[in-house]
Amino acid sequence: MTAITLDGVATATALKQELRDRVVALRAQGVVPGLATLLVGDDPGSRLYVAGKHKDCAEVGIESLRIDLPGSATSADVRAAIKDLNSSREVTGYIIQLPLPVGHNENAMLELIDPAKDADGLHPTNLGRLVLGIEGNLRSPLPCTPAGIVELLRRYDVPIVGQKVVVVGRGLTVGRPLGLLFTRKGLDATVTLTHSRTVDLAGEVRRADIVVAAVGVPHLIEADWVKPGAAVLDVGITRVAGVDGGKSRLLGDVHPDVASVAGYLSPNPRGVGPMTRAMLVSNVVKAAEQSLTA
Ligand SMILES: Nc1nc(=O)c2c([nH]1)NC[C@@H]1CN(c3ccc(C(=O)N[C@@H](CCC(=O)O)C(=O)O)cc3)C=[N+]21
Repeated sequence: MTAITLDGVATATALKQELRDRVVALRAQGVVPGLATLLVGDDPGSRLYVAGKHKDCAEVGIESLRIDLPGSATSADVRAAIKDLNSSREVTGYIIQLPLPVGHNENAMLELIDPAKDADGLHPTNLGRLVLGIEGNLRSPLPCTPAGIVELLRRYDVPIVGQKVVVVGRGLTVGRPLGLLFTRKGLDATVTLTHSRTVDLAGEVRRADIVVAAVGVPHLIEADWVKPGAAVLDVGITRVAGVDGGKSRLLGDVHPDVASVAGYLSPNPRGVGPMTRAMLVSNVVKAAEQSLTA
């Protein structure tokens, strides 16, 4: 048996097509969504991700603005850029590309984002609303990778309600908010959030109907850790430099042999990454739609 591929490229393309129609409707009402990215330093991976985000915006028909600060930028420089983005009329949503170079306090910077313009859903107010949303109906942008994972599972009709989900990794952008999302009413999964101090990680993963690996340890999840038929989502990425200046390679957190055991497998690349980008655009479009009814 070989796993059904959870194709992030095809699914993100379908999603972006739907978003494009909604942007046409918004423009007809005089609303032009605009996304900005704030990038500090010249990490090649980060530059690539930011470039991808601008390409997505162009595809969907939304304006985008790119602010790049040099690696030598001080925290005061970053704060000033955030202040400008908060007050810019053209920018309806923006993200601070993470990680920031060492020396910057990421959480302090995230707190300075206007929550109404927080396209990543990482401002404390929006993370708080993610928690409050379990009982209430508070609308807030959801963190893009968790939202993309749930959307991918839904579009392939992978059952979530009542299922055992094991999330490997408790980082701010994936693991921690994903656990909150999966336990919300409507999704109703039973979540185990594991991390580097978890005892018997293999045993935890073996119980899971859905495994999400988001740690950045190449090929951590082995085939004999996976329950036959389980859905496995490979999120972590490790960039390995090419030999003799050759092309760099991307390694996911999931061993390739898992494909012969799992029922569903999101590859990496071409799985959750493109979904993350599509959900970012979705957050910007949603925020613009809400500005009409607010
Ligand atoms: N404020 C902030 N928000 C983020 O959402 C955020 C961030 N910072 N920092 C870094 C991580 C990582 N991330 C990815 C997005 C798309 C791909 C993606 O599209 N990857 C392609 C491959 C691209 C390649 O070849 O490198 C794929 O999976 O097919 C990957 C990773 C968003 N992040």
